[in-house]
Amino acid sequence: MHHFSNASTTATTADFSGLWVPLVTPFRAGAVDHVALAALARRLGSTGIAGLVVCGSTGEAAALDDDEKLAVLDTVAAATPELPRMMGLAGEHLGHTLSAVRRLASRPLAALLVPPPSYIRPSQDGLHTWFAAIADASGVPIVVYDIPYRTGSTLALSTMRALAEHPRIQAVKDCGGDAGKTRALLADGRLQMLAGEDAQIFSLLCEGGTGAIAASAHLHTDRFVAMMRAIREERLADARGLWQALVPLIDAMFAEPNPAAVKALLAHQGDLADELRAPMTPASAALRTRLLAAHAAVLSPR
Ligand SMILES: O=C(O)C1=N[C@H](C(=O)O)C[C@H](O)C1
Repeated sequence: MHHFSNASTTATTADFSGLWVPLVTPFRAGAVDHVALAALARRLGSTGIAGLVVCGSTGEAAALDDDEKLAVLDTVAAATPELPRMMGLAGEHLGHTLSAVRRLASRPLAALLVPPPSYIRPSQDGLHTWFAAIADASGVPIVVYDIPYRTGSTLALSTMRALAEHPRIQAVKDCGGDAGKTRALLADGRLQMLAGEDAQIFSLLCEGGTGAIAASAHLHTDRFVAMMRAIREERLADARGLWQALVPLIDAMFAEPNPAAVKALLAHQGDLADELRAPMTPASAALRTRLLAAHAAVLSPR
């Protein structure tokens, strides 16, 4: 594994604390619905969130072509120019992925959200090379998207520690499923830890995590923001009350592949059409019933 001593790898440390919402990409009749996207970005932007993630897994980025991804980013930037944006950058071909980094250089971004390449399962050295090459090419910080159950690759703790030496690799969206690794990285302190599993937001923040990237926070966004603020201000009883009411909704949100549930609820409140791109499918009728009950229960708990 190489070490980063090169002058071209200097960078200032960004602050990723707070709630980031990974935007769904609305579709209508097969095309990106930019009107709904802009309205959704504006609504979320007024809730006290830290920023928006564009073209993450929730944004069905795998079903968008390169031009569509840039158009989605530009619509969000025009709708909420003051709000920080992180751009998802998934790929399997290093050359194409580096081209995408260069294409994005003209767009103001808070960070690139980068998972390991999917399907090919490289060695730890290979994973290190992947992130180092992207971080070297990028002008903005990198948030490592650690999600082995989607990518097929597990980033070892030693690899994460080596990546933390790169000045532009500054945070982790933690879906790693390894509490020991998470705690070791929290103790290490060089990488800001963001909860990437919505059900783990409360515990990660209490253990020293910085923030969260949470698809379920498309709904009841202000409650997520208030809960996270209460933890930060060490008002634990308040935080628990806000959190516990959200848990059944969060569980329902991931009962079928994301973002089906998010889109079903947003469609129910008129924000967008309930459309996903193949191979993703809309929520089942049974899940819709469960979602509506969980959504209503947050508003009027028993
Ligand atoms: O798009 C994201 O970023 C998120 N993706 C996760 C997933 O679908 O695996 C869920 C998380 O809430 C945000």
